[in-house]
Amino acid sequence: MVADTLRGRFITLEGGEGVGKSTLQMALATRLRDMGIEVVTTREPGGTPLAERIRELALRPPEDDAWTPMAEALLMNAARSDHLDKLIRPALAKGQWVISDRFSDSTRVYQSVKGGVSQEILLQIEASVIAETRPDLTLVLDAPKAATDARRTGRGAATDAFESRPDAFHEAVRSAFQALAQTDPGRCHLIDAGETAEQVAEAAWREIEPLLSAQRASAP
Ligand SMILES: Nc1ncnc2c1ncn2[C@@H]1O[C@H](COP(=O)(O)OP(=O)(O)O)[C@@H](O)[C@H]1O
Ligand SMILES: Cc1cn([C@H]2C[C@H](O)[C@@H](COP(=O)(O)OP(=O)(O)O)O2)c(=O)[nH]c1=O
Repeated sequence: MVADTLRGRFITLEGGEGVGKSTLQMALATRLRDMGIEVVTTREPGGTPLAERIRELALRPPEDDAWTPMAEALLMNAARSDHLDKLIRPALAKGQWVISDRFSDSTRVYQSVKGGVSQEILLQIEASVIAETRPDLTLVLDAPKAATDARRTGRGAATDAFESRPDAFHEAVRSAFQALAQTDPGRCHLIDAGETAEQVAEAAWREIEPLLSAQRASAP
């Protein structure tokens, strides 16, 4: 295991579709880089060439077919295993900071909201795949669906099999993320994503600052 003094920090951004994760990721990476910190930005599912291929398979099944819930949970975790081994762990070991747009909490939330696989099984798979590589900090972006709807429309991105689901699904996802943040308050912090992008970035930065001082304090 890499000594903590040498290890970079691992931050994950979570929340529903269009809530502002990628926007926040860019803002945080810029601010950290301005301080001279090396930052790797990545996303899930994806982040490595093979995991990006799994992303395509998982998010865009043929219109007349769908993954079983278990197959979907395993696909997300197969992609994550590759991502951890080839990108996240090597970067952290080099002292780089990693900011990932989604990580294992998305599987806990989406694959359990969609049903078909118990939370217990999901947690067992998660433990095997991520092992000791748990995020130092998870920012859960939270906003009412009406706000993110307007953003999704504004973005004009192609919808995928997940985004085209009904409102009740998105509300269930939001509630599940809120519950998750409550159960792990040491790692997860809920951020009001209904504010302006600048305000969201400021609120996120306040959660990141303790990680900076921890790094300074542990530097030789
Ligand atoms: N705080 C914000 N206020 C208003 N619009 C935002 C905010 N954050 C992001 N956006 C816009 O909303 C859209 C979705 O944001 P994005 O960062 O891509 O979300 P996600 O990565 O969570 O899907 C983009 O058009 C982005 O410019
Ligand atoms: C990482 C991950 C994502 N997903 C889903 C959530 C999203 O609907 C979809 C694509 O993620 P993403 O492209 O990050 O969505 P957005 O940018 O619109 O927020 O993948 C899972 O179901 N399980 C997972 O483990």
